Amino acid sequence: MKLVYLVLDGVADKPEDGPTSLEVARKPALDGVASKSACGLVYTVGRGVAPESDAAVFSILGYDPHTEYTGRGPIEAVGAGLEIREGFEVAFRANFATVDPETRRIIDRRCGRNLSSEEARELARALDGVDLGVHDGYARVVATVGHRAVVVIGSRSRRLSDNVGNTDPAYEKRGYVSVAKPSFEPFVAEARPLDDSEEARRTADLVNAFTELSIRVLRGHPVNMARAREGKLPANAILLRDSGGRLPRLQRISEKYGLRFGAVAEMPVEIGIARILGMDMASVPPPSEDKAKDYADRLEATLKLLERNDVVYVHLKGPDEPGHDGDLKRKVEAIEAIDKYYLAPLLREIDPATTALLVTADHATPYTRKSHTDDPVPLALMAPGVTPDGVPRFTEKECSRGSLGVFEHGYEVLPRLLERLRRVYA
Ligand SMILES: O=C(O)[C@H](O)COP(=O)(O)O
Repeated sequence: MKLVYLVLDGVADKPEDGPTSLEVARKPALDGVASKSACGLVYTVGRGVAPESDAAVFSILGYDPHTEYTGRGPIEAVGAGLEIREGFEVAFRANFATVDPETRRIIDRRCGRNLSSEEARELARALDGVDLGVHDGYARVVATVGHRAVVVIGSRSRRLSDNVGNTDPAYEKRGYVSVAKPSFEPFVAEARPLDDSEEARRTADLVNAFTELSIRVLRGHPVNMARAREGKLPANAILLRDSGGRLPRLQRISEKYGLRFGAVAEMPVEIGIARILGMDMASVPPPSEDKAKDYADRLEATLKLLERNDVVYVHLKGPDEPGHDGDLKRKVEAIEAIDKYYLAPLLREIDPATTALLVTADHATPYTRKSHTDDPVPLALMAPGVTPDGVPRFTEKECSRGSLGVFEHGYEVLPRLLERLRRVYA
């Protein structure tokens, strides 16, 4: 048996808000798959949780993030090739952002979404290795894709704790599974210790020292001077979220299912997940403006991985960003590009008699809400021996009528469907 597990990042919307991107998009390949599939809906982490991609992806791969998880920070760190010194370092997911340096009001959490990875790398260099002036502390700063970065807060001699709150007000740290807030006060938050320990207090001090220092250093940086001349927002602050002090100790995915797993990963968080789960990973360059080339690369990587693996997990970032930006037109275009340049050619290449296809999302990013929500996402399984439900289109509403019903948790999906496929292929 072979399976391509295609995940469209944030593709789902909120049907009660009006037409969804999946309803508006012209996507013959995706709709064709739905019409030949058993369909359903999934709450990827659970009802009431508007998850970030990290916890959601672990969940839809079969790992309950509420049982063994250590937060997004360490995942992003491993995705960026960083190791954490357990007990003395805490990793965070970071955003270069635009703030008013006096009031700390956040003008844009992603500095206009036009910070290039090269610009971000230069800015990160100005802060990487910086001494924080208290608790023998320092920061390591590594830029990843666009405005995204990893910050590791460390102390040379004192123990730290990852039980500290975010400085990014858009997300709330709830244990290690962070949730997107539906609305928030747009000010850089002060990091707070989340327990009474000396370690947590010390770590919060270091995080707050880093916030101060980064605003001071980035303010007059030549990259920001050049951006100002081009009429762009400065990247003059770094927002931190999702602290974690070690990697989660998880069973490798091949052992969990007795199958070989490959992954096509574009972004550091998915690269990190693929590494932690021991997947055979093809890391492709981050998304660019050239969708035809991007998806041809991803297709080639998928087909190569399929030759030597049983399951290939393919995570495509496309629809998520326009969802965050509240841009229906671009979200629709992102779906249409995946349909045309990735899915249609994939369907021409794979043999439906031997290769199944499972399509879903890691979470909803409704363009009407500009953030992740807890809405369930559609799911379609096309495989020999699986009777199609006759669902005409891959949309939230149509898939809700499917025979797979509603999965209350993403981590139920793979065990159940792989078992079903095993019976078919036995
Ligand atoms: O694009 C990303 O990295 C995340 O999915 C969303 O994070 P953001 O809210 O910081 O953009």
